[in-house]
This record gives sequence, structure tokens and C-alpha cells, in this order.
Amino acid sequence: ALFTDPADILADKQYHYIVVGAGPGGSVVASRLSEDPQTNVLLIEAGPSDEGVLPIEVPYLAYELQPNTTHDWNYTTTPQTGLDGRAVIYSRGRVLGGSSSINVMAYTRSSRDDFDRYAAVGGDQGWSWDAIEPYYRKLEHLVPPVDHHNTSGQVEWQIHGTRGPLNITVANAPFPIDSHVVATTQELSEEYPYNEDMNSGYPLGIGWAQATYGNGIRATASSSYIRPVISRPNLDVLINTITTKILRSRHSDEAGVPVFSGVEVAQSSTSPTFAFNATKEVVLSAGAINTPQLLLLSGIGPRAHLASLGIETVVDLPAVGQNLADHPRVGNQFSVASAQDDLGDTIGRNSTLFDELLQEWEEKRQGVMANGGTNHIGWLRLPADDPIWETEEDPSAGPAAPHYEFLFRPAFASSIPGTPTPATGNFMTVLAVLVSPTSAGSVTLSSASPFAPPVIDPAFLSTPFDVYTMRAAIRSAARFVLSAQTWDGFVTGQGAGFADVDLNDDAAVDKWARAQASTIWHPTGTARMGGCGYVEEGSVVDPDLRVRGTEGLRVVDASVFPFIPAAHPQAAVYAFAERAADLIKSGRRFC
Ligand SMILES: Cc1cc2nc3c(=O)[nH]c(=O)nc-3n(C[C@H](O)[C@H](O)[C@H](O)COP(=O)(O)OP(=O)(O)OC[C@H]3O[C@@H](n4cnc5c(N)ncnc54)[C@H](O)[C@@H]3O)c2cc1C
Repeated sequence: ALFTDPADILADKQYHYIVVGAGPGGSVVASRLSEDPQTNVLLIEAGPSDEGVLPIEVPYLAYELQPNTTHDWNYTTTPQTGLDGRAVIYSRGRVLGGSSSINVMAYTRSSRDDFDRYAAVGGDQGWSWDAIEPYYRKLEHLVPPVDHHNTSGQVEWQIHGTRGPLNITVANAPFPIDSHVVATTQELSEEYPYNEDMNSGYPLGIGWAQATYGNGIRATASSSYIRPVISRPNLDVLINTITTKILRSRHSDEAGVPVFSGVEVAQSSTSPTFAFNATKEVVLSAGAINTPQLLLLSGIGPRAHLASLGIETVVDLPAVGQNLADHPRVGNQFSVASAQDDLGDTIGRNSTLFDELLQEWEEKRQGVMANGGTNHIGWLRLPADDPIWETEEDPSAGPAAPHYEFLFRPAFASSIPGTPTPATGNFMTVLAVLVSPTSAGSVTLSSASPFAPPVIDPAFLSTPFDVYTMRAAIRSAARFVLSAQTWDGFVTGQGAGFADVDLNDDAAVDKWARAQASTIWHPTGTARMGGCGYVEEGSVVDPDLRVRGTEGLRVVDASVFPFIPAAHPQAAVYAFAERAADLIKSGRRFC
């Protein structure tokens, strides 16, 4: 059942599991655990219901969901030294479905090497690509695009699941740039090879994007895992309610380890608090920003930081909130000769056209509104003989993993939220994203109040490798568009703010990167997984995702990745959560 007020839940209600946060991590766990009718589950979400919210349903309207909306936590980072002291708007979903309800829907599974490195770090082959790949098939429902075009050569159907809860599909509305992107992969095939399906474990190259929508409607952790099962008598979903603390039971276990067995919640800083009890476990799935915040508020984290805020240390775990990794992105614009080839700005500048397209979506669930904003994605590596390797070790997970990414947009797109589209001119954009960053940031508390925003420092572009690779990625984006003949006459040159950047001048490219970089919303690593004996090396959870030094407490969300996936991470979070649910059900103790 759905509850909007904790006062409506009977005070003596017994739960086996309490799951905090209804994003991909928490929704999968709550849904799978409640498959057993004997298991009572409470899922607590800070935000409201996602039901009936038009921009959540209409794929093309994804960019209306952030920043500064009621479905966003509306965070901001600390001033970033690597970005000339600029603070960055830092959106996180605050709604049923979590960030999957406000994200831009790219569905990318990561490389085989990413998962094999997780398995190596955890010492548990269960996190390897070969072991996780069946979970991808289990969670996916690959559906045909709504325009029924022939998808051969665009997606490998046989490597995907077709019966899982989460709809995914390939782009279902053609963009004017599509044929040129594909033609470039033929013309410059050595540097930019075509990849028929980037979700095979081998993502390198350029290919058609897959995304979390289907039949014209966005698919989220809520629409796929929670709403279809919300009538289960053993699943309670409590929305509009913030978990303020994880509660310790009065007794430690026989070995003196603190036992966590419940949560404290409140609807606002002025409303009454309530406590709920879990007889088996509390599962934290509040995401890579709020999970470490909750651990710290509950006395689990670096002792000195906790002491500075007057919080009693229950478990001294130095890595809580550390190792924040994220992917910085820079939008690089190009001028396009013809207005009709600038699809996004044509729609943005013509409200009649916008209304017609929305009506087409309302009537038929088809057309541009049934599509996301990106039809092609590229995953690329610095060359093997790049001079950077004389001074730097390769931070990627292995030869199948990329260092940087391209996202192609048929519009003016800025990486600085809120930047207005120029009043005149026609554009396309190649976003360059650094997906193998070595910068490591942190999430800490600003106050002992659970209602105060945490201090978020992703430390963007703070290492020589990151600055170098972002520079290489921006130059590569320009090479893709300006050196392939297919774009002759279509593109007239660098455009908008990017027009003034002298690509031959390292300092000029770096200046552009530092001025334009912002998050592509992929924070991970703040409660990272380590192997059985690795506490001293700075992990927070063990290979079962149990919080070290505690009983009854687990983390299942993007915080646990020991290294940031070199991909858009939602797919990996869904897959990790599917396996975590099996681990919880089995009661396994790996260490
Ligand atoms: C704007 C945006 C665009 C993105 N685009 C993509 C994309 O295209 N492709 C992709 O793969 N990934 C994308 N991502 C990232 C992806 O959505 C996340 O990696 C993924 O959702 C993480 O899942 P999670 O379960 O770890 O956390 P989240 O999805 O963030 O869910 C955490 C949930 O916990 C709730 N919560 C937090 N604190 C509390 C508390 N104290 N009490 C109760 N509830 C709480 C939150 O409100 C939220 O609902 C994007 C993210 C954003 C914000």
C-alpha cells in the first residue's frame, strides 16, 4: 500500500526489511524481497509520487525535470578549484523512482572490464561481467521502437532480455544528424568505429543509443519495479518522508558489533518524528549523496569529522563519504547551415510545433516527444601510444573500457544548466564526457541536522590526467565533426561559445573546459565495496554490501561502486541491486 504520512502506519507494524530510498537501488530490492508473501517490507522515499507527472512520462521533456524543481534535491557543489572556483548545480532525483524518474534515460551496461575489476576488488567473482550479465537479461524488457523502423544493425536483440520489468528501446524518432554520425563511422572508421550494440560488454566505438523508455513512455524504477506490485499486502511504500537516522538496537551482538534495527523518520524539520523497526535488516539506497549523509548522521564514518559536529562515533569508518567520483561533461557546439537540421532549437523556438508534437504524443505515444534527446553515443580511448602514458597509469578498468564519451544532440546544448539558446543561429552539439576520471571528491556533513544539505565536492578536473583527457576529448569531438566530409555543407564550423576556442592552443581548450564543465549526474563511490580484509584500504561495505563493523545494515545503490562505471550508471545500479536482492534472500556471508 502507498502511505503519504508515517502517522497512518500502525505503531506496532512489524517489518522484516526497511529500505531507504526508492531509486533503482531501493526499488529493485524492495520489489524483489516482497516477492515472498511472508516477507514484510517498508520502502521509504523522501519525495512525492511520480504518478501523473507529464515530464516524467514524456521522454523528450526530461530536461524540464531539473534543476530547481520539486522533484530535485536542488543541491550545489562547493566551489570547484578545477573549474576556476565555480560551484556546480548538482541535481538528484527526489521522487518515487529516484534519479531514474528525472534522468535523461541513457541505458548503458558498462564494459566487461568494469565488472571484472569490481570482482577483483571484492574478491568475489559474483560481481564479474559473466556473473552479472544474466541479471541484465533478467531486468531488461527490450521493446521495438514506436516508429516500427527496422532495427537490424542498430541493436543485437539476442544479447538482451525481453521479459524483465524495465522497458528499454532504441531511438524511435530520426534526427537530422543521425545519418552523418553513422557516415563518419565509415569515413573515419579507424578512430571512430561503428558498434552495433554498445551493451555487449565491449562498448568502444559509436552506435545507436538505447534508453529507458518503451512504447513512448519513460520507464523508471517506480514504473517498472514498484507501481506494478504496490498492491502486495506485504509491501508498504511511504512517500514524502525523510529518513533522519538509522537506529541502533540497545544491544550489540555477541562479538560486540553494533546492531542496526530501525530508522527514525520525519516529514519536515518541524514535524513529529516516528520510528520503525526492522527485524532483519535496514537497506540504505538513498543514493551516492544521501547514503553517506545518513551513515554519518548515524555515527558511521570518520571519527574526527563526526566529533567536529558533536556526533557520537558508533563505527569509525574513514571511507564513508570519501572517493566521490563523477563524470564531468562539456558541451561543444557547432553551427549548422540549415534551420531544419537543428531539430531541438526549431522545436524550442516554435511553440505551435511544440504543442503539435505533444499532442501527437498524447494521442499516439509517437513522434519526437516519444524519444529522448540523444540518438547516438560514442565510447573512446586515448591511443595506446599517447604520450600521457609516459607519466600516467591508465585509470580505466581495462582495454574494453573507454576514457571518454560523446553524446550527440541535434540542438544547442550547454553543459551549464540554464544557459539560454542563442536567439539566432542553428546548432548541433557534441558533449564530451570524461568517463575514467582520477579526481576523487567527498560528501561530508555541514551540520548534525538531517535537513541541512550535505557538502558535495566532486573535485572536478583536479588531476593532470583529467585535464589532459578532457582536452583530448574536446579536440576529438571537433575532429569527428570537422574532418569528416559527410558534414560538409551540413556543419559550417565551431559554433556559439565554442566558436572562439582555438583548438591548437592547449591553454584555450583548457580554459573552455574549466568554464563549461559540469556534472553529467553520475556520483558514485561514497560507500565503496572492498574485499574481505580490505578495511584499511578504505572501503565501507563488504562483497555482500554489508556495512563493515555493523550488523543489520547494508547499502544497495550507486555509492557502492569501488570505481565509477565508465558508462551511464543506472543500468549497473539496477544489475547490482538485482544481485543484492538475491544475496539478501540467500543470507550469504561471503567474509
Ligand atoms: C538529471 C540526471 C540525469 C541522469 N541521466 C542518466 C542517464 O541518462 N543514464 C544513466 O544511466 N544515469 C543517469 N543518471 C544517473 C542515474 O539516474 C543514477 O545513477 C541512478 O538513479 C542511481 O540510483 P540510486 O538508487 O543509487 O539513487 P537515486 O536514483 O538517486 O535514488 C535515491 C533515492 O533516495 C531518496 N532519498 C535520499 N535520501 C533520503 C532520505 N534521507 N530518506 C528517504 N529517501 C531518501 C531520494 O529522494 C531518491 O529517490 C542521471 C541522474 C540525474 C540526476
